[in-house]
Amino acid sequence: MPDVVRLATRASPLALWQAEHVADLLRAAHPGLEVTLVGTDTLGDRRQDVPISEIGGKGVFATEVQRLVLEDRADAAVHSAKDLPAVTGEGLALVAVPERGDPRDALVGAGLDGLAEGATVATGSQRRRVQLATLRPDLAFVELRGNMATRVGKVGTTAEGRTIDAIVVAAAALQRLGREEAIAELLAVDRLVPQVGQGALAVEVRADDAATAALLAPVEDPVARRRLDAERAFLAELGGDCDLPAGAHAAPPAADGTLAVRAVLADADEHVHRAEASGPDGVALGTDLARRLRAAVEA
Ligand SMILES: NCc1[nH]cc(CCC(=O)O)c1CC(=O)O
Repeated sequence: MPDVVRLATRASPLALWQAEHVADLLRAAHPGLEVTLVGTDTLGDRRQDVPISEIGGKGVFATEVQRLVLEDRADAAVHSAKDLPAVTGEGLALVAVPERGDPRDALVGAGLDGLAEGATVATGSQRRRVQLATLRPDLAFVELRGNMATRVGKVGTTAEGRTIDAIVVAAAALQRLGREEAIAELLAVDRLVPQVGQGALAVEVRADDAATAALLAPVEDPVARRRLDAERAFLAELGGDCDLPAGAHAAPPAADGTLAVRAVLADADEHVHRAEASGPDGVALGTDLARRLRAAVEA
């Protein structure tokens, strides 16, 4: 067994919290193990001025962290699961999904009932925008980028000539950063279907590194893994990454093991199509939901 594990992470405060969390889980599982962090400012972090879609999509957050592992400058990469493409890249293995955090989206600034007619909400996510528009067709939307602190700080400021009344971000991010008090409303997963993997972490190692994979085994939460696999099957079948106006969420399994998965996909006119399914095989459910929603969107 190795006596040191180097964890690769982005350098944002949220990413560092997540990497420290995995480091703590590893140290708890293996007393005496030395765990260090290797940080990188990814292109996605450096270019906060342009929409993510223009710099290569959500994958930009993950690629540079993965490279540290592939080049043996780190042993494992810690990611927000939702920043990963649906299919794990060549040379890497997704070996641990820790216990999941809150998958929900959160409004900061005002809750849905507190937003006046025609109020402005900032979000960089098409998934959030199209679903919020079905709940509140009167809202106006503006773009939102930047790390968590920057985003939360945009409430009350002006963008595109409008005052931002609220922003939408992942609840898990605010909770991890100790900013839970900023949450005005948590949006239930059936009203605003979360992004695939939201609130979950994912740890990758080199595909041939069985020793580090074995060290990470106790960090894995089988329930979180099962839910993530179902959601990722949806995204894999759609053939997209996090930029699609799509979301999928697998609820914690029922006592008999049945998994319930719900998903959304918007068409070119931003009409939101919804579907849900339940059964024993999460991957089959996710795949089936993607096929059904793609058929609905193309009809
Ligand atoms: N889009 C970037 C991103 N990637 C992961 C999180 C939050 C943490 C998580 O989902 O685990 C965020 C911020 C957000 O969506 O508001």
